[in-house]
Amino acid sequence: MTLTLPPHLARYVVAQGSITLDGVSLTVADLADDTFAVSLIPTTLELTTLGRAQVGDPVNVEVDVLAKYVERLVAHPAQEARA
Ligand SMILES: Cc1nc2c(=O)[nH]c(=O)nc-2n(C[C@H](O)[C@H](O)[C@H](O)CO)c1C
Repeated sequence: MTLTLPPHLARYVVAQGSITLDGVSLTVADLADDTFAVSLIPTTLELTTLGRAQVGDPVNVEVDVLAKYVERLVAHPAQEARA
């Protein structure tokens, strides 16, 4: 399944990283400039709404929280703890 990658989320998505679509935890199988792909196994197709998704349907995308932790750590390097 190939989806459009929202530009504001692009920096959080990496090949073989984690992504959640409509609440389903998945692995990014392929990544291009403005698209990404996931491979859906039969169990996922059977047990989740992704098995009934049609071309053009909107999908809720949640990026890996680890990517956001890294972004925050880089933006705010170690500081002394304040009481
Ligand atoms: C990490 C992960 N990656 C994938 C994937 O890339 N493709 C896929 O079809 N299923 C994956 N799964 C398992 C799904 O999260 C799981 O099948 C559904 O949540 C249903 O339980 C998981 C857990």
